[in-house]
Amino acid sequence: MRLLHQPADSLGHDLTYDDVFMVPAHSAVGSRYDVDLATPDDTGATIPVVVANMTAIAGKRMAETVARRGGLTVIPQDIPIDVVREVVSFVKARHVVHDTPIELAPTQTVAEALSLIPKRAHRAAVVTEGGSPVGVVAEQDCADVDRFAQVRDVMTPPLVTVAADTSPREAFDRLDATAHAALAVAVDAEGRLVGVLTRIGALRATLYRPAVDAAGGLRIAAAIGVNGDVAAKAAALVDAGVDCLVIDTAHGHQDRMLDALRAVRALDPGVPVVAGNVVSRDGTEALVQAGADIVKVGVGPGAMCTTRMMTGVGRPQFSAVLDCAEAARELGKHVWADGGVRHPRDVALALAAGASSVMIGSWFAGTHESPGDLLHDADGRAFKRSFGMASARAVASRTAGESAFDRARKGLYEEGISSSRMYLDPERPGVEDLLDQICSGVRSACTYAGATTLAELHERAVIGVQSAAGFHEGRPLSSSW
Ligand SMILES: NC(=O)C1=CN([C@@H]2O[C@H](COP(=O)(O)OP(=O)(O)OC[C@H]3O[C@@H](n4cnc5c(N)ncnc54)[C@H](OP(=O)(O)O)[C@@H]3O)[C@@H](O)[C@H]2O)C=CC1
Ligand SMILES: Nc1nc2c(ncn2[C@@H]2O[C@H](COP(=O)(O)O)[C@@H](O)[C@H]2O)c(=O)[nH]1
Ligand SMILES: [K+]
Repeated sequence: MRLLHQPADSLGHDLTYDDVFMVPAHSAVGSRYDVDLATPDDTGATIPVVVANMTAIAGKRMAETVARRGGLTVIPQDIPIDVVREVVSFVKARHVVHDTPIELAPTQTVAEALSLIPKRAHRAAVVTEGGSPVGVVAEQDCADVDRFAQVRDVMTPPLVTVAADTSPREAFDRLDATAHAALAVAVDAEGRLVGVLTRIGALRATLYRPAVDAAGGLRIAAAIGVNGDVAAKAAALVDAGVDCLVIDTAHGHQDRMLDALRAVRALDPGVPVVAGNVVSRDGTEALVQAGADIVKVGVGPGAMCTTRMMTGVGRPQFSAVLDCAEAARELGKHVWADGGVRHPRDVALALAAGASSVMIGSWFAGTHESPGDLLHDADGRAFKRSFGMASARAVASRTAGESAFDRARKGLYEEGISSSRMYLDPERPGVEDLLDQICSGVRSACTYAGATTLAELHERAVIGVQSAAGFHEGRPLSSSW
């Protein structure tokens, strides 16, 4: 990466995503589909997106959906190991093409259907009998119906049924040719339900490559903190089948982290080890020397994060990523840019700065796939509740097993928001809609830079510094001046 007018260290101040822009360069890349978005960091991800280890965001549904499109989800450190074990087996048992539907028995009620359907962006459930699909219930089928009616009375027969190995292109064409068919129901040779595919799901299956392990199961990561028996927790996670370990604490450049990292490295875990968070070259080098394959970069940019307001500590994220990525690269390692991402452009700029992947939390909270229940405000707008991992709410739950005195002591150090409303974008209510937007933006950014890979994007990117007016100029206008 090169700065347009000056060397990076002559700027005199640090920059964040809004401060910078990328200059288009001569390109020999004929199509945005010629760009390969696979990360170079050995995590097996085929798109540079990682879902942050936040309880309000990263659960099993998020993990399967994002891995099916090539990204990675990090299960938070606060989840008990037996639950993580279940989540990992669930995700690894998912179909890599077909989505996991809500399954209902014919005698379940409309009320149950309506409470479960919002868990799916495709807004429908499949009714099965003895494992075989007998109907589909969409939300509109439940309008003006008694809440205690049974779903067999409101369901419609599946309009498109396909064999599980039908090509996504064929499923797309069959859906396209069938009026009112919202989804194709996929069945195995015995006619049992395997999964569902919407029109857009079939299209996506042709564009993305799932992130899969050697056995063909979807990949998943999990986090641990720096307290307690870190090596034992890491060993238990590896034994549970996680594909990547994340050691995560607010201040990663501290002895407790370095000890934790050395202990995990000594296990020879056989999966990439990520550690953070830091924002300096020194911090990056220390973590790499202690055994990190990937360093997580970002202090204070997170949407739920109050660290900078509480402490004055942090660093504008673009400069933090640029500096740490360079330090990691010199040692043959990588960084993830963690936090502060609100637009596809931020992802493109983090990758241009040298990150191998970008970690996103709050932006994904407002989707059907985040674990929280779908709520509506007084105007009927759908939202989910989110909270930071250092918020009073998260600290109270993390320390539930400790003495009242210790809990009270820890409760004083609040560095995150306990309750925030994250609204669903009516145009893009599912995390896959956001992934489409991000991947389209990054593919396009690569062709503007003349790059076919993320490594080339970093090599070729020319970055300029802009004024607030420059950033403002780039925003679209939703109504007239
Ligand atoms: N990226 C970011 O900007 C930030 C992210 N977070 C996220 O919040 C979650 C919880 O992290 P964390 O608060 O580290 O909790 P942890 O449960 O990981 O504990 C952190 C440990 O480090 C010690 N410590 C020393 N200095 C600090 C410090 N300045 N801040 C925090 N702990 C410190 C704490 O001891 P003692 O309590 O006795 O001081 C504690 O033992 C993580 O997911 C983390 O990523 C939190 C803040 C910033
Ligand atoms: N200081 C705090 N940082 C937090 C907290 N919870 C999460 N985080 C960090 O934010 C990113 C995600 O950023 P986002 O802008 O995409 O939401 C996450 O990975 C953590 O590093 C918190 O309570 N305090
Ligand atoms: K912030």
